Amino acid sequence: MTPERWRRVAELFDEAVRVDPAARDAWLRASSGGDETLFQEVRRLLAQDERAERDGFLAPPESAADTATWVRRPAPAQPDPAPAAAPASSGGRRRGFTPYQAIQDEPGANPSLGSRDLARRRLRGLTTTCIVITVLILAWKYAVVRDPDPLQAVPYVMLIVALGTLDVVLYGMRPFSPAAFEAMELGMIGTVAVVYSFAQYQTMLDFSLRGDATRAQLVFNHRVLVSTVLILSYGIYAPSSWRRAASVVVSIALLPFVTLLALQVLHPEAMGWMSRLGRERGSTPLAHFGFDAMLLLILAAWSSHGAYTITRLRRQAREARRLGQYRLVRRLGAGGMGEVHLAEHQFLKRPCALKLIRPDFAAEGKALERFEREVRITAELSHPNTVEIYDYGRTEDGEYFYVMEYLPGLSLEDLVKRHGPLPPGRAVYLLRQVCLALAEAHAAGLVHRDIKPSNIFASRRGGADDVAKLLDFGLVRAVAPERSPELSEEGRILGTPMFMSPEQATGGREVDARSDIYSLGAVAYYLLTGAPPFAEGGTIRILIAVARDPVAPPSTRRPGVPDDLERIVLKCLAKEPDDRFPDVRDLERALAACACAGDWDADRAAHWWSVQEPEAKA
Ligand SMILES: Nc1ncnc2c1ncn2[C@@H]1O[C@H](COP(=O)(O)OP(=O)(O)OP(=O)(O)O)[C@@H](O)[C@H]1O
Repeated sequence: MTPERWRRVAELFDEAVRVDPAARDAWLRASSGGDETLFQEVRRLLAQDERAERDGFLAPPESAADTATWVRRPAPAQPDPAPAAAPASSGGRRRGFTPYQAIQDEPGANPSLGSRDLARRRLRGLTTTCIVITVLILAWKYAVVRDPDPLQAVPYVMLIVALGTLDVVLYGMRPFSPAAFEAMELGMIGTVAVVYSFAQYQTMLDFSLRGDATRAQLVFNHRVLVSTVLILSYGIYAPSSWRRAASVVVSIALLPFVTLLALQVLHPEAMGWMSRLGRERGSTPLAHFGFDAMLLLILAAWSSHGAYTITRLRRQAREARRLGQYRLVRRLGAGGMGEVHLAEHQFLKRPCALKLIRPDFAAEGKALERFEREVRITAELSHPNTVEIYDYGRTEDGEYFYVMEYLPGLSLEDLVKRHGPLPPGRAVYLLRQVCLALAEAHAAGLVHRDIKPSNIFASRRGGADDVAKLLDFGLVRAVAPERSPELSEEGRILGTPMFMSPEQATGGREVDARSDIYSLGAVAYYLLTGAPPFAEGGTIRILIAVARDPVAPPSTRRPGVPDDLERIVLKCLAKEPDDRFPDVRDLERALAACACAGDWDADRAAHWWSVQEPEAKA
């Protein structure tokens, strides 16, 4: 799509969200001026927008600076959370629109270390247990009790076939995402529950109609026992948070009673034996069956706690394990591609940061390619302001990892979030160092393409503080790549919209080193004002604004930004690459010439860290 056409689509989208949905199509068709493909394209985007909103895909509340790590949140009813550092005006925006968003599971909810195989094994365990129970029930019915009605076997046989098929699928080599495992697990439990309840309903009704209350009651007691086994098996085999485990096992516990209630309501004449039984024993049916229900609910609580404990212990065990020569000490954080751990080399004992690619990500060829490129290219660069790579490897479980220098300190995103916008002199001090790191990459013909505050660290290195370190070369490309590279084949947006250059946002032009200069200008803007130049709305809105809207001068967002620095930032943020600094070294020189450039130095940095962040400094 040409930039002009892209802009037209974006403009129409922008306007269409304001039009009454009932009249939207007619309005859109008229505004498309008879261009059917334009009309269809904008309709498609609107539908995605609405779907994303309905499904609850929102930007993370705490992260103004990093839209690459959007998460799925379960409560779309809440007001749209304004990013911590975003301007107050963001309150009225629509929910996040994420047509091309890299959506990841919420960190923590997603078992990420070596967990694919574990989840597979445990789900297989649960399936096999259900098959064994069902086969035993069948065998008992027809071999021991000699149940005469062969039709009653049908649901059980179908269940065995379905569970067996799932088992075969799980034995296969195909990789599944955590969401797929979750769906398979819930589907399996749901099917088992439906079949058992159906069988309970049929058999109890059959015996009740024949007036055989003793056997009807026996069927109920057996169902309670089967629920007991299922509840315990779930607790042992299904890796879960306690909330999810509780919702599943409580449902299993209540199912025999819900079925009983259904029988009572639908066939009161056949189920008269229940009240008779109560009367004979001097109690009510509720008292009679309530005790069983209470025991099952206690078991369900116990099993939920068990599921949670097993999952927690396994996670701790995994985190304490060794990866080759490295011992994982603690988790530092998680990004779009995987987790980063503080680790220690077995012999050198030096601390390092170990980045582990998420197992479900490793299943995607493109992601692995990105990971390998990140390692290779970063390792080739040797500037002191670029993070140093120590090692690269693959675990026995097939997980990829690389090891880099550990950076005590804070990312620029965290720095601004915790302490607010930086004084201009300090921003210049950090930005100049990033310019030098970028100069080396650009000279090697590489464009970083993902410059953002979370990818730059203010760190303590070699006894000095506020040493800027540039990380995450995962999106780096040689200058003058193919056009429109920003959307991957899987439809993910590559890069971070709030810090993307207009040419990256529209994908309409070749991206060169001046694209990084734009992103660095956006980082400067963020450091000085506490918010990126464009932060309102979802992804498409931001991309539209980046491509089209003029940038509000930083001093209008936060008074006190010096004129000379403001001019530099606005020049970096020019829509046309030709209007920006031609080279990152020119930018560095311009920053060095700012009046505030001498306001910050190593001594002031050391003092600041000792007072404000003594722990991070340590
Ligand atoms: N070398 C390092 N030293 C110390 N902490 C690090 C290091 N590298 C990353 N981290 C921390 O680990 C966390 C995850 O980093 P990662 O690079 O995966 O995330 P990201 O850059 O936010 O995400 P993405 O890769 O999607 O852009 C971040 O909070 C970051 O601060």
